[in-house]
Amino acid sequence: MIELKGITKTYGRGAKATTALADLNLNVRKGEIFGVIGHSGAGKSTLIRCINLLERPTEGEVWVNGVNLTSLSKSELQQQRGKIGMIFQHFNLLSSATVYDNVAFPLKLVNTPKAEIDRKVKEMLTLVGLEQHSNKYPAQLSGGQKQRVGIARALASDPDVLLCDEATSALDPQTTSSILKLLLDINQKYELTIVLITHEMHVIQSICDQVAVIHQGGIVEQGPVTKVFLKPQHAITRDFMQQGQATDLLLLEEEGLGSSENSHKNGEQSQLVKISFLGQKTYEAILSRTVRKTGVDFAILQGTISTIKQVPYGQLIVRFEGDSAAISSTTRELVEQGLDVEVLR
Ligand SMILES: Nc1ncnc2c1ncn2[C@@H]1O[C@H](COP(=O)(O)OP(=O)(O)OP(=O)(O)O)[C@@H](O)[C@H]1O
Repeated sequence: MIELKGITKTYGRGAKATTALADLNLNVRKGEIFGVIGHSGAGKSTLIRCINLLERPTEGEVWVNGVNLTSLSKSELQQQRGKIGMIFQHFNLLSSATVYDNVAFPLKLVNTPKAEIDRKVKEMLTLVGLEQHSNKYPAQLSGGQKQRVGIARALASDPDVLLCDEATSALDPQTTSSILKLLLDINQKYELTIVLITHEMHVIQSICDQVAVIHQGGIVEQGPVTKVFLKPQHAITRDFMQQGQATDLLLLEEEGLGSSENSHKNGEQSQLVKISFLGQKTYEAILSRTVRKTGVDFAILQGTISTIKQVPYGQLIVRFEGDSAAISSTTRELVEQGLDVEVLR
């Protein structure tokens, strides 16, 4: 659906040149919500703006829906851009136009008949829940309502792709959730492909199917959110995973809680493990059934139960204590029952 092939983007020339993206490749499939996460300056905005050629890559090709955008003439590109909607962190609404006229704007640009504009604008305003506000001006709306206008405007021309440039970064947590829910509903209702960029892991966790982690202009890790979330491989990804978590392993170590030293009584061993549960298994008594059988004790040092795009998951950091053979059979049994077990120490 969207393919970025060997994209490099360099701003400026000579000594002042900055390479924002370096030989970057990315594949987004039709109908998925694809999130790109990265710290400030990593290249996220440049990446998303390359998808509709608001930024033209210095090298490489951008393919959307089987069309090589980088090879098109200006007018051909204009036509293809009509199929790519975009929403922005600061909404980018026309302040002197009403909600109705903001949504009608892209349709007027391509000379859509008046009756068709009226039908479409009303449909879009109903979709985003703003049908009662069509005569208001942006200054009379809350941030969340402004973003809803942005979404209605972006969808008015029936795009195949919606690009979201930090679309919830200026919103409070409650409004963020309602906008994310709206994006998920739209994705499911219209099978719309969505690419979003963010620096917040919870945005990825709430609605994305796939995630790519960008760092210094390159993708350092990507895959299904469940996989990347539960088993992050790269240090930058792990950094993001710790956003919002009260305790991490380093803290546990500092407090001596993860240490095995204090539990070597009577020749017993201890082992620190991270256990991940996904889906229905999150709610099953697998851990307690297993340790009852193997006779191993455990202490929970850290735990999370949450959802990744409506799929439940759990992750525990646990210290097992007992006979070393019994500990080994505990971890083996947990893996056999479909849990992911990573031995930390
Ligand atoms: N128009 C520009 N001219 C020169 N350098 C630029 C320009 N736009 C971006 N850059 C540089 O390119 C790099 C990537 O910037 P980009 O805005 O894509 O990152 P980002 O991940 O979106 O950051 P942020 O989250 O802070 O917006 C940075 O080093 C930035 O300074």
